[in-house]
Amino acid sequence: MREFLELNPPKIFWEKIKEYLVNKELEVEKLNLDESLGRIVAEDILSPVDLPPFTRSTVDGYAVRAADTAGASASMPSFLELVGSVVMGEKTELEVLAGEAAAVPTGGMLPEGADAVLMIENTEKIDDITIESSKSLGIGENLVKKAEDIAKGEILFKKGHKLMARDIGALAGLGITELKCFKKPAVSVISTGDELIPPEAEAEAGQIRDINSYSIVSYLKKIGAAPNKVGIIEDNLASLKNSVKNELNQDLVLISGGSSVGIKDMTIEILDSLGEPGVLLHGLSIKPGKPTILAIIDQTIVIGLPGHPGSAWTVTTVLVSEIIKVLAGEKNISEIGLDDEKYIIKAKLSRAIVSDKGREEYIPVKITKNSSGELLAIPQLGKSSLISNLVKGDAVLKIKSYQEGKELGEIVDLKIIEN
Ligand SMILES: Nc1nc2c(c(=O)[nH]1)N[C@H]1C(S)=C(S)[C@@H](COP(=O)(O)OP(=O)(O)OC[C@H]3O[C@@H](n4cnc5c(N)ncnc54)[C@H](O)[C@@H]3O)O[C@H]1N2
Ligand code: MOO
Repeated sequence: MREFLELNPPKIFWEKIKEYLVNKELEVEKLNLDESLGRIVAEDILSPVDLPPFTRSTVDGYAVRAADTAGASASMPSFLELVGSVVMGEKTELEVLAGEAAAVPTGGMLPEGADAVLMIENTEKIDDITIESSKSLGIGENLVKKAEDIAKGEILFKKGHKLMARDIGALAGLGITELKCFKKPAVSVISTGDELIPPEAEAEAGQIRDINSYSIVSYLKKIGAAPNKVGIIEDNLASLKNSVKNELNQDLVLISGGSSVGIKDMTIEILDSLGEPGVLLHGLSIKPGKPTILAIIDQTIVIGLPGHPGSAWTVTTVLVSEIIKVLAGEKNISEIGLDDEKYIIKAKLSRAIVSDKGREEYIPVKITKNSSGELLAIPQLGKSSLISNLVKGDAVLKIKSYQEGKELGEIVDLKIIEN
């Protein structure tokens, strides 16, 4: 029997999407620091100040000149004259000259003239104005120099950087409270299928609760998109056309289901009728994900996801995620579709896998440890219509289209999808 679809290699998908993305202008918005976790910066961020703004002690002790402690030990201490105390959080006017010391708390400002700090436990107080040092210090010991952390004018984050929790702390430390970030890509998710019901509904015979709207919308949120769950739309031309049309103000529209034989002609007809250039591709040589549709309607990308939950998930995590990263300003167009080495871990396969040549295959994999402490990859083999395989999998194994499978015990690269 003939294949009902022409299966295009993912390379063709990337070429077509890149042609569109290259002309896409990304919008920018100003955000408060508190709202910027996980957001992508839209310009290089340079430090406006030095951090720390003054040289400060990292211990409780005495600010000294290191040379005055040269050769000091418990049996041969050196003596220093106490000239005062640094007050925490205040500028000090003290100056430490040769043979002198000033008490300083952890984080306190180093007085002029001092170039090291003696820890309190390496000293003995002889009287009110004399201490002895039992330690020989090097210049710079127990202090952080002005601008040592981040210098004024230093590029802290490059355009396209995703802000992590630790980054928010660094920005706060520099007094940056507002920053320009790319707007989150707006993505609508439509589920089609007359058998579908919302999760809260009682299922009658033949009905299935909508999984894809929920798995996909949640994943989109996680990767930095602004998803809009449209819900379940009936499998008829007027409803679907109307529903897609309503979402054409979005950057991306995902339609789950109705991409295969059954009603595919209707989906294609709708997408071709709503604007130019319409459907660019139908059918991909990936497993699962064969009946994927790619369309551009004026300024909006529309992707038809196969209805099986495993297939919709694979197409979203493998292909859609890359588009989102470009639309979010996180990834350059030239890097789209290339494997990101940063999130790959290696593990030993617990069993052999056979794969069809000519289709890139994506298999969920559970990661555990074997008795020797090695990471073990347990493939969750099964049908793409099952959600449980995805639930059990921690990562995904990709089998390239020219490979016929993997061997038992082979060390494979795994990509962590959600962490
Ligand atoms: N004769 C052939 N039939 C099919 C082929 C084929 O090559 N020849 N390909 C199969 C493959 S592969 C896939 S994938 C599916 C794709 O079908 P559709 O994209 O048209 O999806 P539906 O038919 O609407 O649904 C498939 C399946 O998934 C369930 N589904 C759909 N949406 C959801 C949802 N939101 N939540 C949970 N489950 C959902 C739906 O009830 C169906 O059981 O076609 C094969 N057929
Ligand atoms: O391609 Mo279907 O998407 O294998 O399950």
